[in-house]
Amino acid sequence: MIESTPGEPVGDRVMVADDVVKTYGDGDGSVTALRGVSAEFTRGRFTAIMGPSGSGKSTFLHCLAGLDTVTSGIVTIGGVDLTGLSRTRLTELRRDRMGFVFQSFNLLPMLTAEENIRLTGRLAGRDADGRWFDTVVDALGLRERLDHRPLSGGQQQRVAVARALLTRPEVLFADEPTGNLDSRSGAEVLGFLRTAVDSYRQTVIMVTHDPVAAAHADRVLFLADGTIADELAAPTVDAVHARMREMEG
Ligand SMILES: Nc1ncnc2c1ncn2[C@@H]1O[C@H](COP(=O)(O)OP(=O)(O)OP(=O)(O)O)[C@@H](O)[C@H]1O
Repeated sequence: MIESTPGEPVGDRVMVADDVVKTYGDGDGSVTALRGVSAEFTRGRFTAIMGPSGSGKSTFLHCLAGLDTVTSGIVTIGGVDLTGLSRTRLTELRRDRMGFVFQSFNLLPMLTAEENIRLTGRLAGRDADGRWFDTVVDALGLRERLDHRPLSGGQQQRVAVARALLTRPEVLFADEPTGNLDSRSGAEVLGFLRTAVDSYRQTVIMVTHDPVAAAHADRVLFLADGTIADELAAPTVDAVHARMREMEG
């Protein structure tokens, strides 16, 4: 279902981080947020990134998404190294190959739900084909809401997910996507991400504090003090809780 692009990755590896180090500032005041993090993300897999506050989760997500520069190491998407790109190329690459869903929705309130969903594609000069638009809108239950403007938090996040999926990104990044939602709306949004992975081989990388959210993923990477301390496949809520308790020691 996902368009192939020149420079496609070898095999199913969509995104690779190799020995990523990130240090903020220099001298006495410097903070090393990532101390050599390596990870691979394969097509059609849903990865959750967890860890204590300050362990480097957001920094890692931002380095993967090219929203932050790395101090050393390599990050590739579809075989293209992000770390050597100019700012313009990076912006294009993000627009063409990545989708984003954040805690704060990032919708434009003066636009209708449909206008918001179509916005990213239009900015990229690519309007989605009608069938894919219909598939995404129906999967997210937004058909009746396309002309609406004030939407509830759960509906806004569904619009944000639809907008991110509409461009068929190689990787969809989600940063605490359910952080501002009640548990029912949160479960719905996670269910849609899961469906996108299972039905359309969407690759999802999500930062979360919530073991219930993490249990929707195929695996959890646990960060501690800027390194990957552990990994859990086929996570359940109880297993994630147990692993977090062990890590907090
Ligand atoms: N822009 C920045 N400048 C300086 N230090 C930073 C910056 N961003 C993050 N840090 C530091 O890097 C470390 C990792 O932060 P990061 O936000 O990635 O952790 P996190 O695991 O996402 O935390 P939280 O769960 O609280 O969001 C922390 O010590 C933080 O203070």
